[in-house]
Amino acid sequence: MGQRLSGGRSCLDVPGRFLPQPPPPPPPVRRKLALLFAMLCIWLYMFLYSCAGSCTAAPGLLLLGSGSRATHAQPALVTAPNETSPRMPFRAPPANSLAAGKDKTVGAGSQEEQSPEAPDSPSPISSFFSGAGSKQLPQAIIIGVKKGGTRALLEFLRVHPDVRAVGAEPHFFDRSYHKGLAWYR
Ligand SMILES: Nc1ncnc2c1ncn2[C@@H]1O[C@H](COP(=O)(O)OS(=O)(=O)O)[C@@H](OP(=O)(O)O)[C@H]1O
Repeated sequence: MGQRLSGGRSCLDVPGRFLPQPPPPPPPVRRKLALLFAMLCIWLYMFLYSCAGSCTAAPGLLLLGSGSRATHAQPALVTAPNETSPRMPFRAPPANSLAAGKDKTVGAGSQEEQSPEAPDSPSPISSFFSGAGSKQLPQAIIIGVKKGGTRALLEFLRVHPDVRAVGAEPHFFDRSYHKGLAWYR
């Protein structure tokens, strides 16, 4: 049967050299370059996407010169007791309570009264949200005992791109309450 098929030539039987040849497979180097380019595009897209989200949400972070992880540098600033930095001049206490501020706290400011007392120093939250119109009260507050794992909870929450957390524990309710909400913002 094979002989019959091969022996008889039909009108569709065209020699292989006249048929259009499929394009040769790309060499491995070109394939690798294409893969690299695709990965670069994906990486760039993800980077720009995450940067756009964090930068538009917290303009203050831009002033700090970094992205959403700028808060990690703040504990170093605040742990020095006599730090005279104009940004974070308050004393950093040992941790036992944390306040986590979320961005886009549009209605937060109207929920609590603002203290008539003028702030004697920039509050940690104000320093963190240094953008115009961003002096807002936090939407969430972490309260915990010493060694209760509050720092770990804060760091876990901070990973979320929509969460803006203070870098240091402000200790507003137990140590700086007398300074008023104007300091706290
Ligand atoms: N998920 C989980 N499970 C068990 N233990 C945990 C967890 N997260 C934090 N930790 C431990 O909590 C201790 C730190 O707590 P704090 O962040 O509250 O410390 S601090 O008071 O603010 O300094 C600290 O304990 P020590 O290492 O003994 O200091 C952490 O190891």
